[in-house]
Amino acid sequence: MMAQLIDGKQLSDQVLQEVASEVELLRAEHDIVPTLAVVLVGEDPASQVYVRNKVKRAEEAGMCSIAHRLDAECTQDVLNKLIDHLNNDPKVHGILVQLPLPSHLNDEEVIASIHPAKDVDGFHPLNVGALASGRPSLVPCTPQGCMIMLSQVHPDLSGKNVVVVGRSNIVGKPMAALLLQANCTVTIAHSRTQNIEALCLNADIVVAAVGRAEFINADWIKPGATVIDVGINAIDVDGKRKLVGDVDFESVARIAGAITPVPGGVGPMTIACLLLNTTRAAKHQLA
Ligand SMILES: Nc1nc(=O)c2c([nH]1)NC[C@@H]1CN(c3ccc(C(=O)N[C@@H](CCC(=O)O)C(=O)O)cc3)C=[N+]21
Ligand SMILES: [Mg+2]
Repeated sequence: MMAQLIDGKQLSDQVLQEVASEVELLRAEHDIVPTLAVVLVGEDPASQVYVRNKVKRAEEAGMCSIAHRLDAECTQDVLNKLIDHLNNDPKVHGILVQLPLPSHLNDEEVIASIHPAKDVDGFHPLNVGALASGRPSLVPCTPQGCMIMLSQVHPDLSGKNVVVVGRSNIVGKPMAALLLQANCTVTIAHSRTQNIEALCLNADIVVAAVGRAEFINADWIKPGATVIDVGINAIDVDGKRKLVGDVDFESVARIAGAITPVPGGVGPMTIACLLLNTTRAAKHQLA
């Protein structure tokens, strides 16, 4: 028996269709086009792919996406001025600063300088606090996409034992907050966790967000469990670049009840949720 595949490409198409009809409404009734500003500092090739995909999907949904490219050596002051300008531009509804920034720039300071109402990543302290205290507003895109994927398999998540592997601010922590909000029993596991394998083996759902290629294998997974793979790792196979997740798909798909693939899983859902957030932000900014 092979696990059910949770198809992120197909599901993201569905989400984007809903986004497209919201966009059409905003255009017809309010004469606005939801607009996302993406700020890219430097030339990271993985980021370029992400930016290209975002622009393409935004166009498909009838939205506007504008990339602002700064060179890798730009000063904090130059970046602050750009964000200031975007914060005050009424035509811009969402701002995303691609992370991580070059090491001489301060990620935290930059995130805090984005207007919370335009913070479509949901990383601003105000939006983080809102989620943590159970009043989610703009919610981080990757965890939001994971929740949509989970709802396909588990219409009711109440009481499920979930292990989130990874404690980053962009995935692990907000993921745990959303699962708690959905009445799951949540464990966050990380590099210092003891008996991590046994913990996962007890879980109805495992969310893998550690950034280590094929880290989680079939020995960690309870038969029939749902596995969400957030990892996108480029590895070298016979001299060719290949994308793999944090989960050893090959072995885990034989044990799990449902699993997300890489590529074509969480990645496309992240982009769909980014455009969903941008459209929501535009709606909230209506005068
Ligand atoms: N402020 C900020 N917000 C982010 O959300 C953010 C970021 N910075 N920095 C970089 C990471 C990475 N990330 C991806 C999202 C989708 C795919 C994606 O769609 N991947 C495709 C494959 C892409 C390929 O072929 O290389 C897939 O998984 O099927 C990848 C990577 C968002 N990030
Ligand atoms: Mg970690």
